[in-house]
Amino acid sequence: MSDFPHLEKSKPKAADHQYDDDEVTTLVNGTSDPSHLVYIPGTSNLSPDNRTLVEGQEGSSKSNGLTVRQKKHINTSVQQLHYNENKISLDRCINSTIELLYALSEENKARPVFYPTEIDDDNSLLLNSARAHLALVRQNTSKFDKAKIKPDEDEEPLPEFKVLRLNLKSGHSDFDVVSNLDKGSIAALLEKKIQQQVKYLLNLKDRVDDTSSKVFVTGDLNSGKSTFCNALLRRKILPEDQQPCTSVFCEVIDASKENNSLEEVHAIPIGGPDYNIRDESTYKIYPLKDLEDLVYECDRYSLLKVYVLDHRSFQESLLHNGIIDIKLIDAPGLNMDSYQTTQVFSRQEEIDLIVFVVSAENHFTLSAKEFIAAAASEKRYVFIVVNRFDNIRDKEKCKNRILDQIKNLSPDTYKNAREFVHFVSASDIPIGQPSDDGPGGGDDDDGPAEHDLGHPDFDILEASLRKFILEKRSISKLLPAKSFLVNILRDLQTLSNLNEKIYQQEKLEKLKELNNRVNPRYNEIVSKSVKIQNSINTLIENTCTDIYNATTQQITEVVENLGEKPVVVYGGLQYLFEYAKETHSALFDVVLESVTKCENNTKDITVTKVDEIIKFGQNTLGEEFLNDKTFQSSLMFTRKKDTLLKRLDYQLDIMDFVDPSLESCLTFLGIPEKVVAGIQHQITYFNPLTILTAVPTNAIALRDQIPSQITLHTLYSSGKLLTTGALIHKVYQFSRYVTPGMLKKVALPVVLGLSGISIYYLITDVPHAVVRKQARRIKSQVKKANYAHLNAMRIANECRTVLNYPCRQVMNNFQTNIDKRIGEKQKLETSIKDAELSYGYFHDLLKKVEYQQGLLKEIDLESVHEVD
Ligand SMILES: Nc1nc2c(ncn2[C@@H]2O[C@H](COP(=O)(O)OP(=O)(O)OP(=O)(O)O)[C@@H](O)[C@H]2O)c(=O)[nH]1
Repeated sequence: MSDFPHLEKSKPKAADHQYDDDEVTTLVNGTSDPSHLVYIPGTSNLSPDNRTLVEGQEGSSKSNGLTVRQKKHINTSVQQLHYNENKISLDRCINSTIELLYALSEENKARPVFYPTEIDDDNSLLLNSARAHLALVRQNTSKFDKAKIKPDEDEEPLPEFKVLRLNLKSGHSDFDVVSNLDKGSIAALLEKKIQQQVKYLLNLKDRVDDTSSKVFVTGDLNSGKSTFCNALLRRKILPEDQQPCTSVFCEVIDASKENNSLEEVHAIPIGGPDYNIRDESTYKIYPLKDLEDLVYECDRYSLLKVYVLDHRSFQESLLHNGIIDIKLIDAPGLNMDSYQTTQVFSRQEEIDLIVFVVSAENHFTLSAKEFIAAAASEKRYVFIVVNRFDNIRDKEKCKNRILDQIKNLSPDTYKNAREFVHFVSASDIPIGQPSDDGPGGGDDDDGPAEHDLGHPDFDILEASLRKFILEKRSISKLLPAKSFLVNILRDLQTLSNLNEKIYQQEKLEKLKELNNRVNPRYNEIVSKSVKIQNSINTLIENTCTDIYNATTQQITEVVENLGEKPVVVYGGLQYLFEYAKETHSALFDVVLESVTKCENNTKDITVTKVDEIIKFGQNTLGEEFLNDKTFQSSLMFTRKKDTLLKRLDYQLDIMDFVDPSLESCLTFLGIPEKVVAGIQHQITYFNPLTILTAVPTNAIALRDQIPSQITLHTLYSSGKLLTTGALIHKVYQFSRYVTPGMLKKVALPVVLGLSGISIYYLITDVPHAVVRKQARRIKSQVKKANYAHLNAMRIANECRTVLNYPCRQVMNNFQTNIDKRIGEKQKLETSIKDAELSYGYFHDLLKKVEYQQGLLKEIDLESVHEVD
């Protein structure tokens, strides 16, 4: 586009100044040398552009080898091309931006986007401000995160959000709601905002794509509105009459666009349903020729849709211009009846321009003045066409008078009179004839050009009209779209920049946290847990082993010593049976007591060990250790425990009462117990079996044993042996005095005496015999039943079972702690992954946004491209 000759940005101030200082002279001079005006976007002004369209020459003049008409065609084409290019670029940019917003929305759902909010250190809250990045961290992150970004004094302030601005303040007060909003809530607000912007962009797209535009032609009665419309169409479509004739609004539409190229009139009845071209019940169809009559039917029809074909080129045709579907509305002349309706009609949104036709002969009527003043106050664009100028003899005087009137009615229009006020003679424009069946009246592409050469005023008017509509659409439709895109892309750029930085930083911080804090803590607790588990297991096993050994030893000892003393008081022979039973039971009790004693010992030990185990947990986990259970040792060994003894059979027989033995015999004979015990030891020592087993099995063992055998004890025992030998020798000497006769005499009394003594001995020994016998039986049964081992096992097992509880408690605490660390670790790992993904996403988004910004920058809606 830069090849085009010039882009004239007008100088409105200079132009304004010109009119202000010497309005009349300038205008009069201006009309003698008509120049083109350039509409200045954004200012609603048009300024002189003497090098454009007609060069201030007659329409047939040539410049640079081009006729004015050729230049006009080229300029029109250039403008349309430019407009179309811009429109397509904007359309694409809107589509791309919508895609970016959809993607942002998805991202925001997956991982909440950081949105900057700023909270001042005090109470004042500044949202979306330049220091937003700092606030972002303060607001959206944890204390840990907050510490990581510090305000950088030298940093460029961030641009404020324009489109993606979130209203985070509460409606009725300055109460700080941001501090109450978490990341999720802000993300939800942002999501809502994104959706709103997508909707707005879709509307913008519709507006950019919308090509419909209406030019509303109104004016005084009989001022030549219909003639003017026909002149624009170069066809006699609308009826013209010296008498006021148009009483119904006529909308002239390009039939090729909307009515399958059928030229006809759709008359919309008053009070009928809304017009729908596809629903014939909403209108009545008439041929074009009937328009002559239909325009009078103001009682029947509210609007006549007049579909016509225009076969001229798009540079020539107004209806069929290649970009915008312009519709011409011919309104009834203004009078008391039609004024209100016309006012309402002219305010329709699609009406881009009002053309007010005033008769040069009559100037402005009261209704006209009122209408123009109202339009001016509403800042609607009004072209004033002073028609029937051919009838004016003193044209300058007429112009001055009319411009004077306009100056009072609408100063803005007066200031831009070159563009907005045109003095023409519509009836001078050569036109074809109305036709029912096709393009009868229209000239072909080159036709009108030849006839049209002598009407520069009308050419200027047409060019201004077309250009104004095109530029106005650029201003009203494309410019807002561009501005919006610029803003939203800048916001997206800000957001991407910010998020890219935040997530990159967050990833690094979290990685650091994972490696420096969380992972070591996790590894430490796992290794501690293993160590503690081993320690507790060892403690339990050692304790149980000790208990087993102690219990076995104690029960064995008790059983071994069983029967050494009477356990029940002997009440005499008459209670012998009861004595035997009670002894049996008492002996059992002795054994049981030893078991109970062992159990009690075990309870005490268990209490200590439970405390030790709990301390393992407390010492390692500290406050994190939860001990919600209290150990009660009284609950140990409460189950039915010792059924073993009861299973040992007990059958009393007569032999249980007789148990003669040397020891008891000696005791019976009155030898003190200590001596008996010594004798018993001697007997046991010289027991042949004992001696035999004591003899070393081989000579070497014997030799080795000799020194150790010769002890004081041996010497002492040898002495006693000699004493016993002497005793036997005495008995042998004594036996020499015993003769058979003597034996016969003493035999019977001796036998009787000995028997009596024996019986007496046996009877007195009964209580001891019972104890000894039963003790022996119980011992043998207990040994056979492995009683000590089984009880020791039972007690140790119960201790193990009990100690396993605190062990489990400690290990559960460790597991909870490990789980907590795992959770922390996983959360951090997920955050790192998310931060990585978010960083990638925003990095990518930033690139895409910047690419779109580049494209958008190339869309130039401000410049006017024309052939010089
Ligand atoms: N001399 C001359 N006569 C014109 C011109 N324009 C229109 N007329 C005549 O003025 C008369 C009225 O023209 P119309 O176009 O019907 O006027 P109108 O404003 O549409 O009339 P209503 O809509 O009925 O108010 C017709 O006889 C036209 O021939 C012009 O520029 N010069």
